[in-house]
Order: sequence, then C-alpha cells, then structure tokens
Amino acid sequence: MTSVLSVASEVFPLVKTGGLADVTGALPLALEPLGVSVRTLMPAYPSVMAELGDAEPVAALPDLFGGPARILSVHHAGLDLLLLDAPHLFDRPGGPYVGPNGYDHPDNWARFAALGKAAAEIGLGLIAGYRPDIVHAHDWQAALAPVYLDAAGGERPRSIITIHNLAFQGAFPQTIFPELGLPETFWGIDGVEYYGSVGFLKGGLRAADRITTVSPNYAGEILQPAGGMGLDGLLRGRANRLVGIVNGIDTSVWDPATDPHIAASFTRDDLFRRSLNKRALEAEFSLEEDESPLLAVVSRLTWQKGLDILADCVDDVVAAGCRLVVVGSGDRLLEGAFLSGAARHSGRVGVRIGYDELLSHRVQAGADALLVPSRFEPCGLTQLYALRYGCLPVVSRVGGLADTVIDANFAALAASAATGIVFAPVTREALLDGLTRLTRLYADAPTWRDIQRSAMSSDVSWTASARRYADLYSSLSEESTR
Ligand SMILES: Nc1ncnc2c1ncn2[C@@H]1O[C@H](COP(=O)(O)OP(=O)(O)O[C@H]2O[C@H](CO)[C@@H](O)[C@H](O)[C@H]2O)[C@@H](O)[C@H]1O
Repeated sequence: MTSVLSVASEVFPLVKTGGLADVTGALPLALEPLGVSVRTLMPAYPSVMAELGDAEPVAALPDLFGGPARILSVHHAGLDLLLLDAPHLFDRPGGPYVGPNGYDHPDNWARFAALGKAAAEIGLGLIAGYRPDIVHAHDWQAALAPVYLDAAGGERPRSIITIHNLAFQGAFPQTIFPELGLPETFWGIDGVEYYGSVGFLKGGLRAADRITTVSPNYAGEILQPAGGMGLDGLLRGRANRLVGIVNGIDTSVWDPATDPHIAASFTRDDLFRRSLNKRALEAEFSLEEDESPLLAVVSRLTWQKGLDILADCVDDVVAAGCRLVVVGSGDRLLEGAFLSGAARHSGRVGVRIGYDELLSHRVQAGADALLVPSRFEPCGLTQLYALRYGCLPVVSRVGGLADTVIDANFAALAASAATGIVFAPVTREALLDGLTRLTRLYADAPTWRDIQRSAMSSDVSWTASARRYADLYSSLSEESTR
C-alpha cells in the first residue's frame, strides 16, 4: 500500500474557492480502492475549526513562524484529514487568502510557508507511527513542502507538485528569505529565487521529484513561452519529470440521476425530464419561459476565463435568440458588465453575483449549454460537470478544455462522437461563430439529443486518472532518495 500525504490550502467540502478544492477533495476517495492511502494536510481555518475543532491532537510544532502550532487528526467526508492548527496564522476573519477588506492577508508568505514546513516535518516523521512514501503538494500554497524536504537532505519521502494554475505563483519580496529558515544556498536559481523575489511555486517546481499538471494538453502548453508564464524555461529543463493527468470529477456529488439539489432528476434515457429543470432555472432568474437556447456561465469572473469577451457579446447573444444566465464573482468591471447586460435585457439575461455551490448544480441541470471561453485553462471542471448533466459545453480550444470536449464537426457528428462545441482562437468572432453553430444544432432536436447523450456518456470520473496517479506514486516510491 502506498502512503501519500496530500497538502493543499483548500479541500472540498470544507473550504472551496475554486477547482483546486474539488480535486483535493475527490482524488483521495478515488485512490483508496487502488491501494493508495491518502492523508490530507490543510490549514485549520476558523470555519474548519468550528466544524472539526474537537479533532485529536497528534503532534506539536512549538514555534511555527512566530507561534505554536498543533496537528489535529480527524476523519471527515471520507477523508483522512490532518489540520494545521496555528491560530496566529489562520484564526482570523476573511477567506483563505484574502482578508475582509478584499486584500491578500499581508502575511500570506508565512501562512503558506508554515503549511509547507509542517508538511515536510510530517513527511520526515513528526507524527509517531506515520511516515508517508510520497508528499504531494498542490499549487503555490503548498509548494514549499518539496523545498523543505529537499533542504532536509538524507532519507526523505519522494515529492510531487501539481500545478493547478500557473498564473498564481506565490511571489514575495526577497526580505522574507531569511525568515524561511532555508539554507543560504536556496537563495539562487536552483532554489526559491525568482528574478530577485522569493517564488514559492518556482521553488517547488525546482525541488519536487515530479511535476504534474491537470491535463496532458496543458502540460505541453506550459513548456512554451506563450503558456509558461515565465516558468517555461525551468519547466523545459525538467520536462522529463513533467506529466499531465486530466482531472476527473466526483460522480456521486455530480450525478443528475440522484442529485438532491435539482428540481427533477434525469438520465440520458429520459432527457425529456431535463426541461423541468430548465423551467425551474427560468423561474429562478425571472427569465421569459420559452424553448430558445438557455446559455450559462458558472465561473470566477477573471481574465483567465475570457469572460470579458462574452460580456462584449451579450447583445449579440440576445439578438441571436438565446438567453443567458451568469453565476460568478471576481473582477468588479466584469461583474458590472454582466449586470448592465441583465438590466438591458430583462427577461433574457439573468445574473447572480456571488458564489453558490448548489445553484451551480441547478444551472448545470437546467441550462442547454455552458460557455467556457477561457484564454488558458489547466483542465477546467465546469465543462466536465456540464458533460455529465447534458448541458453542452461551448469551449475554447486551450488546455484541458481541448482534451475533454469533442467538437461537433462533420466527422464527429457522423460518428456520434461529438460532445460540445470547440472554437478557436479566443476572440469575439470565433465565440460568436461557435454560438451560431450551437443554435443551428439546437434547432435540429434529434441531433441535439444525440450530442447530449454522447456528452452524458463521456467518462468524466476519476477512475482512469486515479490509476495514473497510483502508478506514478508507486513508481516514484521505488526510486531511492537522491
Ligand atoms: N460563482 C460560483 N458559484 C458556484 N460555484 C462556482 C462559482 N464559480 C466557480 N465555481 C466552481 O468552482 C470550480 C471551478 O473550477 P475550474 O476547474 O473550472 O476552475 P479554477 O480556475 O477555479 O481551477 C483551477 O484548478 C482546477 C483544478 O485542477 C483546474 O481544473 C482549472 O483549470 C484551474 O484553473 C467549479 O467547481 C465551479 O463549479
């Protein structure tokens, strides 16, 4: 049995701001039947302590970046959790990364260096009777775990870092370097130094024994200057250590046949029941009730997601006879652009600014198509939920979107393989062209239903990808420490 310590700043269902949490919450469950036992280390934020504060203390770190910390152990939602209880770093209002004023917590460097340091200490035997074979760090917040393991030298677990989003690199001023407690030699190109700053992700990518990212196509894109966000040189140098494994989704949480959060359950064999969800969604967003295509967005509203391009097209979408619902939050200008679109087109466009997990289920169940015009997308999960719910994804041909959606071109339609619309490049013209193709297909009801059935038959589960992680873990744990 391979033993893995997974390290992340967010884990579904406890704390989620995006797709990272879905992955760190679901992957351990998919690995268990494959003989991989995963313990997950995450910060004990106030909401986590409120729910699980009576967890059992299993280790102490008397001085972790300016205060005492404990490691608590608890089982929750099928996960074997280790909580990093460090009140001086995590017991405060706000979100995991941002304070109530909307700005990053000023000591984020210490908060997440502490997460990496605690992970390394656990990897090296801090908890009596527990010594993982692998420490698997997710994104910049956990990226110092491989660095501290590397710095410790000697016998140590193997390390993996997974890039969920290269845009967030955890860069901090050089002045914090002495506080990290790393050897002087780690200030340099082979350590955490990145153009004169401390780069958490950069350090993790340098130190980890393996690097993974969340789709094969994105693994290729980040080796190019256009997709590498300044790290492509380093990544090219380590390309033989890099692998792309496409994300899955938790198909028990996202199952239209049993979903308790939608108006009417349905399967690929009784798709007519789906229209009850469409009616419910129209009512919820005060939209006119009709049979025109109902398009949807569920997303962080950011440049990455290309939603400024969609915001520019709202009038065209309505002119083409479609309706649109948008659920999301983020960039204030984008929020305003969609809200003003809704004000201009009352009854045709509905917008909900905010984050609402259950509403996202109702949208996937009721909308006809989900729009994901991302400029870059390491994998993307919403298009996977959409496939599962017969809500046809309209995606740009980038990253994991290109790996997971089969465009309804002539050949794919003839082979009954199409599962959505894929457009390129990421421009207003190409998006509108994709939407024109969509409305034509929608008008042809039998073809539309065929595509929905193919979409719903796509394997979006974790099964195949969990196997790939299990194989990676077992081959890596057999390698000896450098
Ligand atoms: N307003 C809202 N209300 C409710 N739910 C909302 C919401 N806004 C977003 N969500 C949910 O948040 C998640 C977003 O996941 P994505 O994978 O699509 O993107 P994200 O950029 O966060 O993740 C990063 O990490 C993941 C995981 O590896 C990669 O798939 C992705 O490409 C990468 O950018 C989905 O579960 C979605 O339903």
